[in-house]
Amino acid sequence: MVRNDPLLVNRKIAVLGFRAVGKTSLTTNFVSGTFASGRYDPTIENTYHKTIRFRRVHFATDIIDTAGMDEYSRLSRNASVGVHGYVMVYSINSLQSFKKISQINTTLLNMLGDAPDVPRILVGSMNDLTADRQVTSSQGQELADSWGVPFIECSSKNGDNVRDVFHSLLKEIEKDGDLLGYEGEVGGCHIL
Ligand SMILES: Nc1nc2c(ncn2[C@@H]2O[C@H](COP(=O)(O)OP(=O)(O)OP(=O)(O)O)[C@@H](O)[C@H]2O)c(=O)[nH]1
Repeated sequence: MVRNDPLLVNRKIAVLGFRAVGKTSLTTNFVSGTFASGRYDPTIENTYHKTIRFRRVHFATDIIDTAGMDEYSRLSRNASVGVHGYVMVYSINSLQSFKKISQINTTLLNMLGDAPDVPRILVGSMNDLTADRQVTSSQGQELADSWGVPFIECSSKNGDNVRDVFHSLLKEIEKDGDLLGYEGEVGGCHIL
């Protein structure tokens, strides 16, 4: 008999980056499709939930939206224990945030005991602000290549590539397993 029950898998993702790079906006746009224009409340830490379906596999995902970091910050226990993958965010209109994400990546890898294979994605946020751009796409791509991770530019304001950020990270998380191998490509995924 062929079973058609969905396979439920829990995954935990943390969103890291310097202050005000759009971590909360990216997370809430993905989870609820909203964008609070002009509002900026520094985050302490929040957890969001979203189920993402790749055919028969349902990923019940916890997304930890962390406080803005610099190279001296420590990750909270919740943002470091049991995390399957990290969204590493800078904003394309802030060279400072781009430099900080490199340092935050080093801090993260040191904290995890030099685990260069921890699943990550590098994200250049706010790509609707092209007139204020301070970091080129090539610079972002080069940094991601040096880490060996995917790179995406997105905008939480207009929704560009927001889903792709989380789908690509899930794909990274699963790339050495066989969950998605027989379930198909990221293109076949649905948000519940
Ligand atoms: N134009 C534009 N503005 C954005 C975008 N994403 C976020 N913002 C704005 O940038 C500011 C900071 O966004 P947040 O999402 O609060 O940034 P954060 O990284 O969570 O901030 P911290 O919690 O302090 O680290 C807010 O005023 C947002 O409205 C975007 O894609 N485009």
